[in-house]
Amino acid sequence: MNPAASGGPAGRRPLLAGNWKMHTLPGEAAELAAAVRQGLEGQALSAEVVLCPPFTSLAAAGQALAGSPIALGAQDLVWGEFGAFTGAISAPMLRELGCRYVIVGHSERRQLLGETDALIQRKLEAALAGGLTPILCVGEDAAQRREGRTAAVVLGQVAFALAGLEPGQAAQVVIAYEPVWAIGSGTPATPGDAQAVAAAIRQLVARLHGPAAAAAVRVLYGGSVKPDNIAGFMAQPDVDGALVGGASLDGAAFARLVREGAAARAGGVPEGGRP
Ligand SMILES: O=C[C@H](O)COP(=O)(O)O
Repeated sequence: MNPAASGGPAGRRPLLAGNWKMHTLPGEAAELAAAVRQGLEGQALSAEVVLCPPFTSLAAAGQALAGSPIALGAQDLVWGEFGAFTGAISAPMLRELGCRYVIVGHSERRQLLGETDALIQRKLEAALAGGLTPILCVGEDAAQRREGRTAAVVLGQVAFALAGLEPGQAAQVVIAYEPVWAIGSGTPATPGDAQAVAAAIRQLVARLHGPAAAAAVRVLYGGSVKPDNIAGFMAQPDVDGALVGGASLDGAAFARLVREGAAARAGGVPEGGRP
């Protein structure tokens, strides 16, 4: 890949993350991680690549990624370190397994498990305090979109989560705009719509935490991203990457998505040509 691609707009490094959701047993996770690794072997990765297996597969995936530039992320955490908190997993536990990232506030947890903005704010702050980079998920559902409330919903979620942070902390947060209606539906947002929301998020970060934080914060798009459509999103100036669900469960396809995405960001074709 073109080393010139290592910095996106304003020097932001693109980020392509795979959210495996509730998929893979440890053996399958090791195979999938190894397949992604193999698909990116020999490439100078201009984009940061993160794989987020379920908790029970983190160790196996981490072993398969050892020594590679591909990072490990978790799908959730709670605040605190150790203590009486049945079923919970904390930042130190994740760091010990090699995690550098953690997803916070995914819409499936908001909708299926009733996670609130207040809960998500606590998790976000716990991730930062615990040395993990949070990937904060926000997005409107189909009804909210129909009612013309996309900006209000998304910006409200971002504002709630970031309000209490210092500017330096806000700059570290990765924000994934994931319209709920686009997740797993095969119908992504258009790159233009993703850009409009990403730009509005960046403007909000500027209002809340100043221009330096806004220039640094990475905004991803998520929702039915595939190898064949990633380029359109990565070509948008305020979209710094993608959070990928279904297409991250095929190692070769996800590696191709990473190559296509990074190349689109750099304005060229993937190193090694198109498959
Ligand atoms: O976290 C990932 C998103 O929920 C997107 O999932 P998807 O790529 O299967 O639509």
